[in-house]
Amino acid sequence: MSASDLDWVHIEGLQIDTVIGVYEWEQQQTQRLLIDLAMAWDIQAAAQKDDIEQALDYAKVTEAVTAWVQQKPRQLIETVAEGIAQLVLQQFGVREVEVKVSKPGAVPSAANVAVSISRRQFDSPFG
Ligand SMILES: Nc1nc2c(c(=O)[nH]1)N=C([C@H](O)[C@@H](O)CO)CN2
Repeated sequence: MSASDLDWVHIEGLQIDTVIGVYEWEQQQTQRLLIDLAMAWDIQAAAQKDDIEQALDYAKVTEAVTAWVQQKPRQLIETVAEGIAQLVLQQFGVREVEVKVSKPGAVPSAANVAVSISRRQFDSPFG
């Protein structure tokens, strides 16, 4: 299947409150992150059988991503984006994932700041 043939399952605007930031004061409180995910998944079997077991269950992905993000304090939204991508690829067998992590409160003069990444099975952050 080529990239243009892929189906996608989306989770958009997922709100997660967690300890995130490089400054000391940011390690003393939670801040809100917004997560957007697009996950490549062939939806035909699920659609034909109308069967959740064949589907990529976005509720289960949401639960796992939220638990991972809140597991411990982190400094960079880059770390959060990479961790979510690897979780989705490895735990759910997704072949390709796009992750955007927004930290809308971080820069008062900006509407939003974010990082976005695209990862596939067998991509590694360590090369
Ligand atoms: N590329 C990044 N730049 C910055 C980050 C980050 O996570 N990635 N974080 C900060 C601070 O934590 C900031 O959010 C505090 O307002 C600064 N730059």
